[in-house]
Amino acid sequence: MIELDSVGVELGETPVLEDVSLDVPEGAFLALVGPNGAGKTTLLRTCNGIVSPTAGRVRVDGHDVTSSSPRDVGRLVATVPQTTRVAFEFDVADVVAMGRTPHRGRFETTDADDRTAVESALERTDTARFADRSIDELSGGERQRVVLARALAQETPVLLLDEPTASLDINHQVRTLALARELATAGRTVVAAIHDLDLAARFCDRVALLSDGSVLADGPPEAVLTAERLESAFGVRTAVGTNPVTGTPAVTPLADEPPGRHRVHVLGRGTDAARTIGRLIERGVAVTVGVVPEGDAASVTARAVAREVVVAPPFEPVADDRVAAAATLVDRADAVVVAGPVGGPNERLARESTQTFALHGASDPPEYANIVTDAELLEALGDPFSAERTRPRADDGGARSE
Ligand SMILES: Nc1ncnc2c1ncn2[C@@H]1O[C@H](COP(=O)(O)OP(=O)(O)OP(=O)(O)O)[C@@H](O)[C@H]1O
Repeated sequence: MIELDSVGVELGETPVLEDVSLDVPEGAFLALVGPNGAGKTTLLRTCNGIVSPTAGRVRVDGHDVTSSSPRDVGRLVATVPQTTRVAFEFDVADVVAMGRTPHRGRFETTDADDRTAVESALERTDTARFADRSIDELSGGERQRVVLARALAQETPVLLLDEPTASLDINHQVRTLALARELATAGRTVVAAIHDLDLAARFCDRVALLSDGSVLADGPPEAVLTAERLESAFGVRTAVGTNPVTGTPAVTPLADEPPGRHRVHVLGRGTDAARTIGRLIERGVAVTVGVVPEGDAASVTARAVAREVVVAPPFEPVADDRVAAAATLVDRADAVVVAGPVGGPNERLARESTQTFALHGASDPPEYANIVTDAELLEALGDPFSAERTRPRADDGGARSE
């Protein structure tokens, strides 16, 4: 297990980690996520004793790594660094065998345990077929797997991985993280710095979000990877949904909203409306939505990507305040697009709007809507920077440049 207690690190007088406390027990697979420069690599280097903390304490299986010998740390912690260049031309099998060094006395030769550990590590990382080749001849991704094999051969209770999937193809990304997960399940402690948030959420049982050298959040992936936290750490808006296959969080970073952007209000519900919202977002339109029933496909999509959404409980009359909130959004929009079934107050709002469109391909568009392609819609809305907008809008209080 790893215990970090109020750890602070300064590198060249620059504070890089500040008051970091983390407990990673046996059998846990923790992902370290966060923007470039957040301190993930430094945190891993603190766990393996390469970097000494200027404050606090780091213990691995109860040992203070800062005061332990490199050989003792080598029996406790194996690391796969971000850069996997090996200084000399070695055969792959020799590189992997280097992982056994902390287990051997200075003048001891390899024994059966060493050979078994090396063979197993080569197998598990799908590198056995390179065993006799020089490490220099391998591709970046192949070399990365060899360095993982070296760490596995080390047979330590703790495994630290710095961007273990960075240069791997999708097959080996999944295999590597599944292997790390398997090792954790078998009782090892695994910590990996990972940029791919979806993979982190899929394979790790815990995520620690680092920002500016501090832990912003630490917990199960679905609790940590929220749009608010991600925006605060990475400075980018994201849509956080659920991966339909794995059921784990799926994060989509969204482009910055340019000033003067078109704004469209979507009325309707169901998958038709959800798809329309997606199409408009793809076109760079700022979308508002509602009234949509809670739990409907359109409300789920809208919550993930729309600028504002008005929801109401399903199967009951829509309350007046909900209708009024949606009417305000319609007023602020350049146009209304209807998609999917539109009835009750939504139909009233759609009919009252001076510009009501349906996108080409929508099923059963109402007769009062102009059917247009995505491109025709944008053309109809006109130049967003022009004073001659197609439709006067109520003041939206936003930072629009008109
Ligand atoms: N030797 C050093 N001297 C001074 N500052 C350093 C040193 N090494 C790293 N830093 C700084 O410490 C901060 C954290 O770096 P670190 O490599 O830990 O970040 P990271 O989260 O792993 O980033 P990335 O995602 O880009 O790999 C950065 O601002 C970096 O510039």
